[in-house]
Amino acid sequence: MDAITLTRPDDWHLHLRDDAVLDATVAYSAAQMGRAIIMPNLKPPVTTTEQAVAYRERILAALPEGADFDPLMTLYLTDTTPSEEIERARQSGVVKAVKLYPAGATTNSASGVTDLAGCDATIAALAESGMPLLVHGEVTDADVDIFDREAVFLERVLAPLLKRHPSLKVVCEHITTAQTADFVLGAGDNVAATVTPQHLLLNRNDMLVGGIRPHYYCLPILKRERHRQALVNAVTSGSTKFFLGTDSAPHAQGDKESACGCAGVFSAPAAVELYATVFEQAGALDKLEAFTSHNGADFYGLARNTGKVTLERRDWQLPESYAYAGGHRIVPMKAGETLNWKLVR
Ligand SMILES: NC(=O)N[C@@H](CC(=O)O)C(=O)O
Ligand SMILES: [Zn+2]
Ligand SMILES: [Zn+2]
Repeated sequence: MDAITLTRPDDWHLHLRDDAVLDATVAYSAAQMGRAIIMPNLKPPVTTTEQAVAYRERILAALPEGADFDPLMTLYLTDTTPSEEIERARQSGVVKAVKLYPAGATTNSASGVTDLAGCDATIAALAESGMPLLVHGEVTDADVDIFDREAVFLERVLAPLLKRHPSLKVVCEHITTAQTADFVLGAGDNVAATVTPQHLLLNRNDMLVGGIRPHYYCLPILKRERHRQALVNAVTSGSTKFFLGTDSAPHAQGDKESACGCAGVFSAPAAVELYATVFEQAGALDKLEAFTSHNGADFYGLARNTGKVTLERRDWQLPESYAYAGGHRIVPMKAGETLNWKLVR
């Protein structure tokens, strides 16, 4: 097969940031994706519908001429998000989901939730609204090892949450373990997951053997090979519960290549190509389109895109980095490496 035509994909988990980084990165996603769920972990976070509407306007203003890209907005849940905010969000037509960051779990999560049980009224309103809760599923307890934080979250937080709110729609974001893949497969139709290119292509050896590679450092952290294989099995299984969510998360090169480097992998420039590589390696290119372009829209209750994109079998090299304002640079996933598929419109 030398070309694959796909329904235009969507990215169900994307960080665009703001200001110069937004200006520098939004075009890469707009070139590949019809829509994207935009993460609200700005400084300060997007906690109200009003802020989400304003952020969406900034994204639209940063798009290149002629781009056809619909940013779907999210609210950042805090300990004090009132349940009325959920109804405002739904009525806006612009906010499509609410995001749970356990406080301290990841980049810009300091204002996140400290005790989910305290949010029960707001979560009940969310379940009622039909909008999904998007979950960064890691506990933050100091005594839980970083490699176990996702698995422990399932037991301590997610399973009890779904017991209290059995109809709540939940997307387990950027899943990294066999345990979470199994949990999602075994749960009701209201529970789904996004999977990133890095967690499908890389294991923790790729990050740590022969030198530390800060551009592979993200949260949840890369796991051992058996978990990577479980994720590949899940996305190629034909289950409709798994869909594309890059978690593309740009940080300035200097903030990654640092004594205390930031978490996040910038995969937007080659997102669909990276996923195509995964599915081809697994002998499952026939399952790619449902993952990139059908399952997410169906789960969110949105129409699938009508446009098409084509992947051509063609070697091309990713740049070492991309320049943006003020002499800063952003290093993409697989910088300088050759990919075998290229997305053309
Ligand atoms: N995934 C990451 O490692 N980083 C994300 C935050 C997140 O999605 O957890 C970021 O905003 O940089
Ligand atoms: Zn996260
Ligand atoms: Zn993310």
